[in-house]
Amino acid sequence: MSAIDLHDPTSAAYKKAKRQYLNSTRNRKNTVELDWSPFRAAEKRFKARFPPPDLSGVLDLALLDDTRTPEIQAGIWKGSSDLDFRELRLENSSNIKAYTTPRIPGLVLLPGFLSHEKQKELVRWSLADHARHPNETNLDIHYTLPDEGLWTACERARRDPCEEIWVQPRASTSELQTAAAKEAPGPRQLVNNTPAAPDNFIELYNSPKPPSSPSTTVQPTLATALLPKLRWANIGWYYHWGTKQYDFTKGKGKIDDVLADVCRGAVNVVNWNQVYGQSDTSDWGESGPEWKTWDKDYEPDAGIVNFYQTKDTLMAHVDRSEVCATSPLVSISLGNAAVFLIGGLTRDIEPVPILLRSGDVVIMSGPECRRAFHGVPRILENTLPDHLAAQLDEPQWAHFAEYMATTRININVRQVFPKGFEVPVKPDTGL
Ligand SMILES: O=C(O)CCC(=O)C(=O)O
Ligand SMILES: [Fe+2]
Repeated sequence: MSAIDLHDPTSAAYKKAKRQYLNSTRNRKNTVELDWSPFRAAEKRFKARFPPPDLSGVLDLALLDDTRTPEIQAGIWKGSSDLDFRELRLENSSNIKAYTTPRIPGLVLLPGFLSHEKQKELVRWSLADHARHPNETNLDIHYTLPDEGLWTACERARRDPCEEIWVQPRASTSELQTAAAKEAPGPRQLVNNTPAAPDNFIELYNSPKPPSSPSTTVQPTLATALLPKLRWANIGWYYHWGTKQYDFTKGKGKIDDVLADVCRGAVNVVNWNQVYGQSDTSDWGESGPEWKTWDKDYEPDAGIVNFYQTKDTLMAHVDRSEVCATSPLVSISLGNAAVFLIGGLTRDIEPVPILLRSGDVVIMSGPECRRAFHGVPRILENTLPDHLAAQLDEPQWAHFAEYMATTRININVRQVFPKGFEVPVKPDTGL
């Protein structure tokens, strides 16, 4: 059944899905919905498989760009450009456009910021170069991944099925036989954490961050069966998922130069005075904003690569583990499109839905936006643009194209420390 059928109320697929939907919701009490916060209600709306969500209230800035018409027409999902947004004037760039939306001060949208070639480069980097040792992925918690990286192992198996390998669970055989499962691999868990700040840094640094226990129920698994379960790979400073804090004792992973350049390029293309104008900046705290030096102060040092399959979602959350709250977060979308929701400081604020397509960059800056609840309730199936699909003249791309057909990659890049902040060598002895 294709997604197209589900948009046609006369099709057999639509009628069948409707029957299933009515059966499954027959006993649901209407009062359940009354308890949902506006953010939760929006998540539910966009998550729904039936009826397919209405995207007419979703901001889709690609509609303003004629060069993206084929990309939009190839997929069945389309938002609207008839919503509240403002274009920023950019000084040094001819074909890049930047937009803000008045509802979320500090949010800057750069649709189509990345060229087709750059998108491919970052897809290759995410899968082949980055999602492997020494960078942590969700799968490392439970499996001993091959040294060459899961992607390379799968690529060999794809060329020659005899080369397929089994990936072994990390828990020892005796543990596997005796213990019960504590944790399943995969989606990110919601944990309430203390917002990081320069004055509680020592406390956070010293708080215990026990390693996650490997699952004792996972079985040896074929590398190619494990690949769709890849959910995230860490960038830069190591993030500890159990406490939702960075584990500075592990040192700092390297930030890829190409990625850092893309992020700096996105931050520097924006005229920040225009974003904030004469607005009140008292909420920024001591460290910002310093308009004149903003571009020099921005230095990405951490992040995450998110890998979403079409049924995956990311629940409403706030990224507040970074000591530096004023430095912007730069978010890059690749592959299938998604509905991104961004609201305010609580879930009670109605979020703005934005359609993010491959090559779009989002900058979350300033106290209101940087600490705003946001999430991804929907990956829009069958929206892989043609330039990321298989190319006759580029056989090396075929494996990437196959994986990307059902995938969205988001590279979410942050700055943990404000410029000039000294990371103490032995924080437990005091500063
Ligand atoms: O996938 C996205 O667009 C957002 C990801 C995100 O919010 C995060 O990684 O914290
Ligand atoms: Fe986030």
